[in-house]
Amino acid sequence: MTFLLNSISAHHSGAAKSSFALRDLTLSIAQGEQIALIGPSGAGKTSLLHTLACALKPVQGEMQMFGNNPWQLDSAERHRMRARLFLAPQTPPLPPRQRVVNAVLAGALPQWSVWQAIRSLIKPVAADAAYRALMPFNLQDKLYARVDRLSGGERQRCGMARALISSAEAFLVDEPLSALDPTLALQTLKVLQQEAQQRHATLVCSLHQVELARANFPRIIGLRDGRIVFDAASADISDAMIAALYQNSNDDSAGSIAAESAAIDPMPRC
Ligand SMILES: Nc1ncnc2c1ncn2[C@@H]1O[C@H](COP(=O)(O)OP(=O)(O)OP(=O)(O)O)[C@@H](O)[C@H]1O
Repeated sequence: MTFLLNSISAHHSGAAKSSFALRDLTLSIAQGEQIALIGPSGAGKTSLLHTLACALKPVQGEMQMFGNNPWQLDSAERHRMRARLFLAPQTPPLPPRQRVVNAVLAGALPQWSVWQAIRSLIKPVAADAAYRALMPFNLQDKLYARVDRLSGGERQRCGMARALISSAEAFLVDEPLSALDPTLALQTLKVLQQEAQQRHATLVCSLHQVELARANFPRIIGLRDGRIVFDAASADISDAMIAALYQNSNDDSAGSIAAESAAIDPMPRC
């Protein structure tokens, strides 16, 4: 089992104590599972990914990751646990003047000694590995390009190449396809999914492309207002469930708009 959450509630440090980003959330995720998180903006998808990445500490509930409660470990042990996880934030934290090669190699930092990391900044120690990680995303020609010369979509795929170079046992990926066209989005998702499958890593991925999630993930968790609305096999999720998930309480038509836009989603089902 990768993750076990039991009645977890969490709020962000800047938020009011009564304003929970996650409320009473219970779920278990087996090693190697591939799960899509969907739900409207502000539903708590990022907060859940950050909780799983030990970046957001729950204020209530129990959690176990790889058999341990990360918040009962000392900070060195928790650091080692974090090295088993790869969190890809919505906007990849790529320093603008950095070369792509160094940005990608940063994915391997948790495995490296401090000396190796410093040496790599002067002359990349594993440029060939960075090249190989960029290849599935067709970005190998950008190996020595500066990050701020990449397009938004290229930057996003460069962030995904980091995942490939890491030795993570779980990929926690926040809207990795938001800057990609439909064809590239599907290709990028496939690369991530194949990599996760090959190394039997867990993949939890938040997505706004609902039809892409339904077509490509065996299990979907629908979040809204910090709660799980459904957690089901994608085959068991109906259009009505999707419409209800995205229903805007200020506008009764919003649910049908969500259902209609799902129906005309140009993304091909696999
Ligand atoms: N750093 C923060 N400080 C305070 N509140 C926050 C912070 N980050 C998120 N929140 C709040 O937590 C709730 C959940 O936000 P979260 O980012 O997890 O949602 P999301 O489903 O990922 O949204 P989106 O699809 O728009 O990215 C929201 O009400 C949001 O305003």
